[in-house]
Amino acid sequence: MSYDYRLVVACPDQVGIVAKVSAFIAAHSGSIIEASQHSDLTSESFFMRYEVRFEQPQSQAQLSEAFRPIAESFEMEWRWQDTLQKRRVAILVSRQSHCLVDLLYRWATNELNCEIACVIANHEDLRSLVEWHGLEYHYIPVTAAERDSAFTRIEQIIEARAVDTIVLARYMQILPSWFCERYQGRTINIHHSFLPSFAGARPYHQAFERGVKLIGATCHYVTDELDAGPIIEQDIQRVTHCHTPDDLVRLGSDVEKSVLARGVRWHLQDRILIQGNKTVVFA
Ligand SMILES: Nc1nc2c(c(=O)[nH]1)N[C@@H](CN(C=O)c1ccc(C(=O)N[C@@H](CCC(=O)O)C(=O)O)cc1)CN2
Repeated sequence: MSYDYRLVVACPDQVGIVAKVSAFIAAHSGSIIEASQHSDLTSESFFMRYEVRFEQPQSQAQLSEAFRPIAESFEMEWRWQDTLQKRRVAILVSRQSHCLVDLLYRWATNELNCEIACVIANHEDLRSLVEWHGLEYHYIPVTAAERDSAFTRIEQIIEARAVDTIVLARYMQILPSWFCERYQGRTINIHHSFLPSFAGARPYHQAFERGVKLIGATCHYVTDELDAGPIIEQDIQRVTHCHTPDDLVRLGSDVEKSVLARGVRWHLQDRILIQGNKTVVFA
């Protein structure tokens, strides 16, 4: 039972949605304390995110059952989410530590309102850092020949720890298609380029060879197609002819950290709605 819920809605656009939803909330003694909505005129789709405080504690099941007739009448994809229920996050890493360290700091200082269920890595390099934070560290090496068995082990850990969100913090292994499908819309990656430029491995070296004047980072949901999933957040950093590849790596790491942190925070707050291979972000 909770007083505070988020309502997230996506449906075909039509007259009367806001009126019906707000009347439902008022009839259940709720106050809308944050309201976001978007009508996509091209696809004729409607997106909504309300934060609601009820005068009496509600159960998610009862609230959902009462709302279901309205949802069905508008062909909604929808969810009432208990605002106080923390998401359970697994972070996947390889050898690069900067994004992991940044996420752990933001978690430890309560900026990221979640539980970190565990860290899963394909190298042992970051074990001491993770265990210093009192967190579980699972070393699961991945080879091309045994990729499926390695990710089956990862899946077992994720299910055993009731993980609902997976964050790839510079995890340098390609996830098998069955894994992407199973955790679609719940697996977030930080790619160290301004996609769609320089997808794949070693983007900073690709950027150096191309002589770009801007580098960047992209936070996106993971799909089977490499670095092509729905983009959540991006940012850039100006560079010049004076910068070496190592300079680009250094300058880019600051952008990666901030872009990933915003993407993860918005996901944890149910601020992201996926529309095909794009997102609507109520930041
Ligand atoms: N199915 C997906 N898997 C991953 C995605 C994705 O979008 N879909 N994003 C990548 C992240 N990534 C760049 O951001 C990336 C990681 C790894 C590789 C790669 O070629 N890896 C090699 C092994 C490299 C090594 O062992 O050091 C491989 O997996 O064979 C390219 C891009 C995360 N995974």
